[in-house]
Amino acid sequence: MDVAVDNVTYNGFDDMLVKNELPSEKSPFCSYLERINEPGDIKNLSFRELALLADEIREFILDTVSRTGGHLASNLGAVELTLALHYVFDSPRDAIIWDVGHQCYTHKLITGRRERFATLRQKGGLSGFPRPEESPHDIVETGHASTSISSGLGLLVGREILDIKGHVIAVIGDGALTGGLALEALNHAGHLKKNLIIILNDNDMSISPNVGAISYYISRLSTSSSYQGVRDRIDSLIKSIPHYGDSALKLVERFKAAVKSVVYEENLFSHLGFEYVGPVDGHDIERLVSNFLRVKELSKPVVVHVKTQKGKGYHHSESNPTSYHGVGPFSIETGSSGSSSASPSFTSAFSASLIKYAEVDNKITAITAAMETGTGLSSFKERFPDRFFDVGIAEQHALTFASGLARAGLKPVVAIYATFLQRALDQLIHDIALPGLPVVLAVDRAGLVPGDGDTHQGIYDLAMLRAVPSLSVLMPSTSCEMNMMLGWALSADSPVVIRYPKDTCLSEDGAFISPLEKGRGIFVRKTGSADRLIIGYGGHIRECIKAAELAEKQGIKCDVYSLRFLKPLDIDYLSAVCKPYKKIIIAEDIAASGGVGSLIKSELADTTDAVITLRAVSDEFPQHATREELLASYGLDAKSLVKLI
Ligand SMILES: Cc1ncc(C[n+]2csc(CCOP(=O)(O)OP(=O)(O)O)c2C)c(N)n1
Ligand SMILES: CC(=O)[C@@H](O)[C@H](O)COP(=O)(O)O
Ligand SMILES: [Mg+2]
Repeated sequence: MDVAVDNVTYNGFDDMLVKNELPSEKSPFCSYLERINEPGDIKNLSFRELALLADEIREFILDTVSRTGGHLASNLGAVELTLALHYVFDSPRDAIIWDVGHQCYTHKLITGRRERFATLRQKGGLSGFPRPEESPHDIVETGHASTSISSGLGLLVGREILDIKGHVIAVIGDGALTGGLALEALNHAGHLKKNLIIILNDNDMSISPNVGAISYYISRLSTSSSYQGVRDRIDSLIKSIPHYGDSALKLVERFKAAVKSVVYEENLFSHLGFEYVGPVDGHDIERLVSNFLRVKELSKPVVVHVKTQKGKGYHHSESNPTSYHGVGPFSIETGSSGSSSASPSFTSAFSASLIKYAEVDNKITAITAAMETGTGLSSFKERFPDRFFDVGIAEQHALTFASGLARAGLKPVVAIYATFLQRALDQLIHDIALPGLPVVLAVDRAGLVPGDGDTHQGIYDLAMLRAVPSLSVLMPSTSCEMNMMLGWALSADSPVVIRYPKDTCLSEDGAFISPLEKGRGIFVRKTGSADRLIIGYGGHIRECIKAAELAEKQGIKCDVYSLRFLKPLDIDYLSAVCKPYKKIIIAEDIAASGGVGSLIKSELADTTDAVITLRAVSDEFPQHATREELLASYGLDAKSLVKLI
């Protein structure tokens, strides 16, 4: 999309901001945003004032996110769309449901949360996603994609049965629309014929460029920009035909239908029973408003196709929306975060190892469900484009597709976040584990996840993985272990899961290099005379080692054992390992009821007299905070663990 760049100085970010093509009327003494405390406050503004408000909001979001981190590009693209929705509809009586919810910052700013916005994604502060606990305007808590049409349709039908008035509007991106759940919901909504209002926010992007036949179809719809204009003219022409009596009316109706079918380009949405409106310029508030006013009066389901630009208004995010989809703190001027770490992240260790194996084995294929960059698969894609598959936001399909590849004789590796794997449990059991297919799952963001909050925690997958027969589940602590485990997984003849957190690898250390033995772990700290032992695993073993070191400074010796395998577990071997110890602490960065700690504790009860303490994430949904803060809140950081020692 072409965007005009002007040189107007704008509160210090002059050449950073790409502004609306309006003469700036903003006086230094007058901020529109400061006067908006609830959505009703925007209803008296003129379209020109709304456009200026949009500029202020962009500046505000950019400034805040540069300090807090967050989902920048999607939010910059949805400013005018959000203002137009709140201008036309009466939230919360009219329910606006945000798919994924990562584009809700403007909504938060104009629904009374401007003053707390600096706390975005910080511990105790505002969530980056809609949260009904924060505001009555946040109807549904979201974070995972493709849910808005289903939850909106349910809400609409439920309200109708209970005779509760109000419109329901589902705002869904072109990426989220590729999810199977959204397509199931469209199927049902078209059938029910209720006035669900679906706003398709089409920026031609998922996190990476959107992929797939549906995405291609939607882009083709966008190019028929004269479509809406032609429709409008035909509609008024038909309306002008006079009616003469009942039989004449029927004739006119048939004539109208015939004219429509000849002149209107029918499309997928209209065939499914939706009124299709669009494409509408998603940065033109006046056009958005006039279209929203129209669809408000309809009595059938409607899709309003809105074209927006992801990252709009900031040079860096406009030219590279993928990198600015989700960001940590960064410099507005340079666009760079400047942060780097000596140790590689688990994601990059996985990515590097996978490429090494794929170089010598052309059966290795990599699959992602719209998380190419986050899972570290971009370099694999560059290197082996024919062996890389981005299937869209389609976790279920990703796993069953992988099962097909494995059945054909390939070695598929599905890289997926722990939280999104929740979607694909049945595919894992029914399509992969049951037939015993050698698919490797690289499960990233496993354990406590910073920033995103309760919707994205990777602490539930292990409970389901442990229940699946024939599956092996491993967790590396270093990049060397990652490499070893991936090699082991790729040569296995059954499914293997390798889990790892959003964290850096532990630095390489001789303790971690001994070869893998199925079901068994290793000592990563052994003093020879300790009577205390910590059992841990994965990246979290760092805290266990630190705790043991702190204890030693206080004169208490403590060994540390890393399980490596969470399934299968060689319990006899582990019992022998534990025998010499009087006090054993099991620490795991996972929901307590889903971890391996409780199993180990009960198994060891018969073979050791040691006092065994289990520390894991208690039975609640962990909120947004840094990973360090989260570990500390659940007593899983070194300082808390040393107290147990
Ligand atoms: C089930 C699920 N899979 C993956 C994601 C990660 N994810 C978050 S936003 C996003 C892209 C969504 O694209 P779109 O809906 O078009 O919104 P945009 O970012 O373009 O505004 C993805 C893949 C998710 N939140 N939920
Ligand atoms: C909204 C969403 O689901 C993703 O954008 C997620 O926030 C990505 O997380 P990472 O930043 O850890 O890749
Ligand atoms: Mg999109």
